[in-house]
Amino acid sequence: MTAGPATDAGRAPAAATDGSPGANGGPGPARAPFDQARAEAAVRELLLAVGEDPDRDGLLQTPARVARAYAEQFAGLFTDPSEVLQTSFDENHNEMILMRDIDLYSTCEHHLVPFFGQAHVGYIPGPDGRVTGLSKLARLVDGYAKRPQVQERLTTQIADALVHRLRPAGAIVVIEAEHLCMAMRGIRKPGAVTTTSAVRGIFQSQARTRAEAMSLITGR
Ligand SMILES: Nc1nc2c(ncn2[C@@H]2O[C@H](COP(=O)(O)OP(=O)(O)OP(=O)(O)O)[C@@H](O)[C@H]2O)c(=O)[nH]1
Ligand SMILES: [Zn+2]
Repeated sequence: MTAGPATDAGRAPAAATDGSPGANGGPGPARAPFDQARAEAAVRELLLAVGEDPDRDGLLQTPARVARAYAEQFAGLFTDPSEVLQTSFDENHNEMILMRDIDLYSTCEHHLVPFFGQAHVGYIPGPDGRVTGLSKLARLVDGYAKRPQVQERLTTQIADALVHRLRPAGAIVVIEAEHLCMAMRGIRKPGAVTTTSAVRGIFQSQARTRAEAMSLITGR
């Protein structure tokens, strides 16, 4: 097992009291755990605010359902997703490892509607040749996606977690996503795909290595 510093690449776990960065990067106090009753009351209030009748048959269970859904969608607020990378193996592998097309569902923090798409995550192990379990790359993406997010920060947090935990020679994260806040409302541009990337280490310093990763990601 390899254990990097207990950094959450942008956010401390809920119970942190050490003055480390708070929710999603900003400084802040330790936060309370998910409050189901409060979330239910808020959803009921929201239904009233939009002119609905929360006491009609079809909506009776809605506040409880939405609260449970939010607990799931925002479960990553109460964990340090980078901890999954503590599972690592001494494979003495020094070539690129890239996982492509990891399905991604997250929640836009501006409108609280989904954005979704694919994440591509790669790294080149450091001199110690340690690699992590393949599923852990997908778990890492999931953990950070389960927070109110913007795509840029999600991308950065995944890359920084790889750097902190694995000490790789390089890391690359590319996310392609569609934002429902741009499709179902507002500017209404369904199908518009936003691509964000974060490159660290050798992927930043060597254009050829970065190009190789990008060609694997795009399949060209
Ligand atoms: N950079 C970035 N912007 C995002 C992301 N998700 C949503 N947004 C944008 O956040 C912006 C919020 O803009 P505001 O003007 O405050 O909100 P709004 O009036 O609802 O804006 P419109 O969506 O243009 O109607 C919008 O331009 C969204 O497209 C993201 O992941 N990254
Ligand atoms: Zn949005």
